Amino acid sequence: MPTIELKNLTKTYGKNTTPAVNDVTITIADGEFMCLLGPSGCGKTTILRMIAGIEHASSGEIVLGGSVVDSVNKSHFTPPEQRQIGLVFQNYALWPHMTVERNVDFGLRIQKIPAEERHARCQDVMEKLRIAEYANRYPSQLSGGQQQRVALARMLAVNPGILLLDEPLSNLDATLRLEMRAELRRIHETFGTTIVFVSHDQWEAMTLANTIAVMNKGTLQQIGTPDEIYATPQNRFVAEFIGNPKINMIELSKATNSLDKVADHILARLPECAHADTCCIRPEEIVLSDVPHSHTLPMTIENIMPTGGSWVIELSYGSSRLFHSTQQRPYWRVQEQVNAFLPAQALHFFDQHHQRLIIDTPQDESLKRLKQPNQFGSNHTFEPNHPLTQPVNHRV
Ligand SMILES: Nc1ncnc2c1ncn2[C@@H]1O[C@H](COP(=O)(O)OP(=O)(O)OP(=O)(O)O)[C@@H](O)[C@H]1O
Repeated sequence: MPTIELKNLTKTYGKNTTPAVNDVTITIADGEFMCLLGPSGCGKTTILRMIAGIEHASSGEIVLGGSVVDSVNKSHFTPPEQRQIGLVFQNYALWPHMTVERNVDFGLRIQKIPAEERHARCQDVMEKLRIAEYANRYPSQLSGGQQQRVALARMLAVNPGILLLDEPLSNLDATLRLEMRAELRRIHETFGTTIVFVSHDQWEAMTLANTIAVMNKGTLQQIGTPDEIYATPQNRFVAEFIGNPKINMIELSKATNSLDKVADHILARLPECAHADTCCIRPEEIVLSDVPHSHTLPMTIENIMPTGGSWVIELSYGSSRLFHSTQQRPYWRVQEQVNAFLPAQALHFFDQHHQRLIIDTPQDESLKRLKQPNQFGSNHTFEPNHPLTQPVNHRV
């Protein structure tokens, strides 16, 4: 299977002044499942279309399996049909007048594969995608998920080295989406195809891909495993885009004489972060306790929102707001006072250009002394080997 190399890839449409894709360099390894993730209009589809050869790059280069397929400098452009790529769009457009088998067969006929081989390949791929029993049905006689599997089978039958998927699950309902995600993972394992998947849904990207490339306004923000992207966001955009509920963002630069008591607290506690512009903490990293401590903030519970197996708690301190999330049923009530602890090792810092700052904050040894009530209301002391007393692998 070919490696995909995008080198300083830029695309500006027509007379637009802002490029849709701006100087993007990504290498997608053989057999990788990569997700291009970002908000609407950030250039994800444009990248996919350039890899497929449906769009020409304005500058930069695309190399597939070591061969240049698009380069303005080298005046070279390989047409889509010679790139061995399967492309599945949101609206997967099956031929309505053809049976499932004829739809799956379609690409093989164009390639003039002999009938016997065609039939064997169709059977094989239809069985793997569990649609063989519908071989003689028409698309209108199938469910959305079954139609989507036919669209994928049609692509996989021609054995493409690369499968490009542009939000292929967005037309499906929640149950089918879940089913199809599992299906895609299975396809990836069974066929070993290099997959590039476009999504604006972080949950989908985190659960499916080996690697995520986060995009914003045509530029690549960060590339890494789902864990890396979540645990060490390289800039403020990535920190805020990934995570549900959203990361708590604390403006340190505006803290002086401000009403932001959380920012004041962090600056007083950790003077080494004075040059940081912003600081943030994931909701699940905040520790709540009944017992105050020199490093805790007295906060009021404003809201408790159940989210099905977990809870989001809105906390206030003056005009400052923080969101905490927990999988333990909270026993506090709205308007009750709690003590919030923000472990230093769970804080992320960014400079005025919104880039990650590495600040060597002292470990929160004192956390060991913090008493934390359990869900039954009795207190216990944090053990030194409790995950929250260990350094979190957040630093790059
Ligand atoms: N054919 C075109 N002509 C002019 N501008 C275009 C064209 N196609 C896309 N664009 C612009 O390029 C930018 C990137 O579009 P693109 O479709 O790649 O984004 P996207 O991240 O895939 O968005 P979405 O998630 O909404 O599909 C957008 O501002 C879009 O308006």
